[in-house]
Amino acid sequence: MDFFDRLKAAAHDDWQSYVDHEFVRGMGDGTLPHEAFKAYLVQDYLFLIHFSRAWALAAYKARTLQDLKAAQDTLSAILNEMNLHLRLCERWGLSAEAVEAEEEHPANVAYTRYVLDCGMSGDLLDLHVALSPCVIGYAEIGKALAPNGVEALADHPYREWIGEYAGEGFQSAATAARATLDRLAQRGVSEERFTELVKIFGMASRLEAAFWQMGLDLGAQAKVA
Ligand SMILES: Cc1ncc(C[n+]2csc(CCO)c2C)c(N)n1
Repeated sequence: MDFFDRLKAAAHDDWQSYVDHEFVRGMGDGTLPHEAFKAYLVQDYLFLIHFSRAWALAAYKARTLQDLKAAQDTLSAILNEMNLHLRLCERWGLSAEAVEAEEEHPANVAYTRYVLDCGMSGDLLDLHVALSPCVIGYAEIGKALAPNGVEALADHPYREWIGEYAGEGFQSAATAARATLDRLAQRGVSEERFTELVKIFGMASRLEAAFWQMGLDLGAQAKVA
């Protein structure tokens, strides 16, 4: 059991509310309303900008070259992910200009600023724990939604999204994030400290779940409008 598995086991319900959210299940079986996916994509682009800042903060807080490099690698992975998002947005009829002109939803602000605050008020382990549901959860979701490989998804409406997160790049980013958590935790985690970290992990997982919910809610509003 690595450190991530210990966090996940201790915050099991919060984790499940995120990785098994109705939005995720809808993506998996293709029933997710397109409007919800589009609203999610727009907000996710804005999310990635502020999430990149949190990884830049992880670089700032690093005290070893290895931790610094881990932050740098993820920062460049996010910059690649942003290209994917703009490409996906365009395919769904959303121009880069339209996406960039959009305002952050409060659920989006809550999540990214919470993670940034964990890093600013805490140490590097607090920050990496707050960052971990994002990286590791999406890899887990991607894999779960493509149980028979990406080719088997054929003309699935969310094939591109699933394929990206099920792909090698994100799977190895998740493996690296787990290794970073283990490395930092080896420096010493008392029981009291573990309890604090579980709180951060649970909150970040719930904020991920709220992000999916935001997508569903915005999608439902767009349908009515
Ligand atoms: C709300 C939300 N949560 C997680 C991700 C996934 N993600 C964001 S940054 C990153 C790490 C390096 O690429 C990963 C996997 C997302 N896109 N949107």
